[in-house]
Amino acid sequence: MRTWSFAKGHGTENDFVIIVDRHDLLSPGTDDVRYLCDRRVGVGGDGFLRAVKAEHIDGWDGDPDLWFMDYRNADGSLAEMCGNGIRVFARHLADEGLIGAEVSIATRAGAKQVSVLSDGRVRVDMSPVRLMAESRVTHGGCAYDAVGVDVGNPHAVCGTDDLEALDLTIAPEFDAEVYPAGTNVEFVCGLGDHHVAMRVFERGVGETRSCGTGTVAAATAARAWAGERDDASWRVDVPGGSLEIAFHGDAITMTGPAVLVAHGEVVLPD
Ligand SMILES: N[C@H](CCC[C@H](N)C(=O)O)C(=O)O
Repeated sequence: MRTWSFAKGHGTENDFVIIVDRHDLLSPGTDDVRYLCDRRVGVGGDGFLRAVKAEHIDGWDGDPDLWFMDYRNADGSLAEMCGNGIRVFARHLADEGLIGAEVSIATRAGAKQVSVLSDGRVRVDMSPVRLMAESRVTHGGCAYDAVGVDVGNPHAVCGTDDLEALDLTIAPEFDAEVYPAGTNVEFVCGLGDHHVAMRVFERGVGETRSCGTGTVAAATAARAWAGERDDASWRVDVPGGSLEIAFHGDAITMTGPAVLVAHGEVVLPD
């Protein structure tokens, strides 16, 4: 058996198991991640965040002394970036005295500038974000025109006027030619001036209460649908809360809560 120290946290109720593995000694496998994220036999979470020094990450060619966010979905699959996760990741490292309030965090989508704010929120520069090909998504007998948004990880954003009617226990179907590695699918409806609501079916997880990269994708799509290019701040409501997405020139920041709820020891089967 192996015993690992962990923390548990969430950002707008998108929750994570966090392990600090500074010297890359733990080597969690897919089965380990699935076990840790299992809400009955393990700790429980939508995803797994491992903090390891970037020098240990093959292919990282940036500053080797940065903390690297090794993110895995609950099914054990890798993802390039996690918006709610990086806020919780930074909050935990700051609480542990391992980083300061302004820090660059390495991810599979590059280094991200993160500010741990004194009011408990965390701000992340999520750039670069780019529009991808449009495609069709089908779900519940309906077909949607989806805007593709690359936030480091892929998103297909669909417009709808009835979020509550969606049964997201059923996976939406997307165009595998546009998304050969799968995609997160967001359903977005307008609520007012620079204000949208969103539900999401996440790649590697299923429906979650929130998706940080998804809120960036949703605001980016809503801005494109509105034909806007000016700087502006958008509010994106998700079932687990709200996030602020601000467009300022080429920079796109996401600001929102990061809550640590538990620390402990977890025993993993061999
Ligand atoms: N499921 C996503 C990764 C987690 C994204 C989400 N939890 C976030 O906060 O951005 C993917 O496979 O691309």
